[in-house]
Amino acid sequence: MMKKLIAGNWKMNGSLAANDKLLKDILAGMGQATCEVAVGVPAVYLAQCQILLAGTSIDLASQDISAQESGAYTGEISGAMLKEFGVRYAIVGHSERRQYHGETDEVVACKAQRALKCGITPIVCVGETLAEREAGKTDEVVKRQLAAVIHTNGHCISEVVVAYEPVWAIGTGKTATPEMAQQVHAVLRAQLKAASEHADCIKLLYGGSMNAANAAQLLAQPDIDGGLIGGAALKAQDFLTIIAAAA
Ligand SMILES: O=C(CO)COP(=O)(O)O
Repeated sequence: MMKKLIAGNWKMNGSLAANDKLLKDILAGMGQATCEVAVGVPAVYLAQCQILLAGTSIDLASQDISAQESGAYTGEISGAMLKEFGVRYAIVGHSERRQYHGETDEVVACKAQRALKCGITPIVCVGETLAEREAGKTDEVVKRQLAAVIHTNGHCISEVVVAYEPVWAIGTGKTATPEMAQQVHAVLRAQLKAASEHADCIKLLYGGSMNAANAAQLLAQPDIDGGLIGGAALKAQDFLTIIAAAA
């Protein structure tokens, strides 16, 4: 059976002192985790976290990656640069980037492609807004978002991780029920199956108010292969409880 992946997304949180404490507390409490674990840290802290995580079983993730290779793109960070800091995963297409930075499905697909070219596994986020869910458009929206990534990446699609993050569940305390999440994950799995014979090996994460109390039920669903965790990833004990639930 494929190992689950529990990935924290710290978003724009942390400080040198807070990161140091958080990672040391997680490492001290983790023991031999039987799932894969990663933390997505702000870019300025990659160097710090690379040192703290060296030789441990926690992988480093970036929260974004440039779609460009190099050059005159002020403020952007390339895949090659991320690689130098030991980044294994890059979160791409998070709804906050789509919403606040105007990232389109095509841009997200190009970022995923750039990550793969650099040997970084993209964690591609998809998810519907509340209005889209209420309009009965959930499947249509997530399929459109994923289709762009499949179209651009061809057979390499088997190397991505997909995260279903309903926008209305992010940071709101409103989690999708395990059944609701599973339903969308099954739709995504079917779409991936049509594109790749390796679809059963593609990790599908759930994200959106996953926490210590609800993780076990969500992670028990057949098509939920892990979690992308925001708020609860900032508290060592909560994150450790989620990691234990994924064992
Ligand atoms: O956006 C998320 C992870 O990428 C989820 O955030 P919360 O866990 O804080 O809802």
